[in-house]
Amino acid sequence: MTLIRGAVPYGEGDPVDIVVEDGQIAEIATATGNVRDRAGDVIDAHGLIALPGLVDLHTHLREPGREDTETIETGSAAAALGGYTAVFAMANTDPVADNPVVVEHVWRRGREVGLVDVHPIGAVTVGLKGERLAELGAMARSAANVRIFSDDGMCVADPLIMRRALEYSRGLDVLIAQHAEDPRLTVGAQAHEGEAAARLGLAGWPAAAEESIVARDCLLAGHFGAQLHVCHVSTAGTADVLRWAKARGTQVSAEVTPHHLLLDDDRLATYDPVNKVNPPLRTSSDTKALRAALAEGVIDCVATDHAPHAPQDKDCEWSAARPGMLGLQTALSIVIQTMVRPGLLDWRGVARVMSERPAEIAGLPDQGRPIAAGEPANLVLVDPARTWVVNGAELASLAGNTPYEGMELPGVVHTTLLRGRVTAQDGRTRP
Ligand SMILES: NC(=O)N[C@@H](CC(=O)O)C(=O)O
Ligand SMILES: [Zn+2]
Ligand SMILES: [Zn+2]
Repeated sequence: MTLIRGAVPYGEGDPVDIVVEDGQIAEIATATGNVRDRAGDVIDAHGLIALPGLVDLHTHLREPGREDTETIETGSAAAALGGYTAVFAMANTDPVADNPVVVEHVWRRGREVGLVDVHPIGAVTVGLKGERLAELGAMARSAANVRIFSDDGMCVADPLIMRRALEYSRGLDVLIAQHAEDPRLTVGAQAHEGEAAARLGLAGWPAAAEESIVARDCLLAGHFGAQLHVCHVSTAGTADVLRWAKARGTQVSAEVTPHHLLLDDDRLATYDPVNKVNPPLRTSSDTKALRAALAEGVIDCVATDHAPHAPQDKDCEWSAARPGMLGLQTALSIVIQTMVRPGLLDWRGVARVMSERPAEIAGLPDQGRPIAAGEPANLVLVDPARTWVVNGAELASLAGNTPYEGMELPGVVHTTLLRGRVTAQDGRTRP
């Protein structure tokens, strides 16, 4: 048994005692102190907010193939320390997760590590090449029980392939997640096509390359009766397209990354490739529009797009650097900074966009559940009063490419529990 004493669920109302037994919430006692200490752990949670464990629909764990930058073990540690109890691992590994063997490896390794539920995402097309559909059914039926398919890193650009993928997904009851980037509009692109890139002489990645694919895919999903998920929405225009599509009943969901909520292309001036990411950092009016769209529900959730890279692939000249940023350990703090502090979301809203909606979108029955008796004890305890300073070298990831280096951020993850077991506490994992 574990007793969580004095936490405030969703930051609302009076502190409660949460009794955890056999992986579940056994009891919630409203008058704290009434539950007697029994055998087991007691977590002093006075001053802490309890939220359902966070769920990340978009993580790059780099195993197999780039275990020098992240492994399922180190990525799971970063996730648990960041308050996550489930993550979805993207398919752009080497070999690509486009078959049952690779997705089953990721699934099994995640279980062995045991810090967070690791759900592999399968590739939509063989080798992420965009030419032939991968064996979606075989991956869905494998032990890994793949629920989400994505060619992330690459766009499923061919409209006929995308149509077929959506049609199959409907039959298999799985979700296609699109990295929306028209490749013909982003040949050689290095940064958001706008004033900052023009001044610095960086080839532009226009907003239209994202928005045109999102509009197309919303139409395909609508016409063929399928469900679509849009990865890392980065522009105000994409939010407008989503608002329109949702208003006409399209089954579309969307995510925004913490970095697109906080950072903009003012950052390019240093030419520091830590700021290089795909889709690129946009303008400050985009970040404003994305925050509003997330608050409004037009964008459903926050996903990290945690993308570790080795120093030799990142600490080099801008054009040679790989795009991507770490995100798992900083996501909650960035959401507090960009959404909670300005009053755009309350803690209930944080639970919605970082846990409940992602769990619903992915169809996870045991994550993103209410904090109530009889529910699985997947929880995160957050200290809203404390701040911390980001130090890339101290993060659990093998890579250190955080764009938040040296920044003081609000909100500290105190404890993460996965099915009642403490996976992270006071900045350390508990395997
Ligand atoms: N986001 C990125 O900039 N990079 C991702 C790929 C992706 O999410 O498109 C990666 O795998 O490194
Ligand atoms: Zn992507
Ligand atoms: Zn990604």
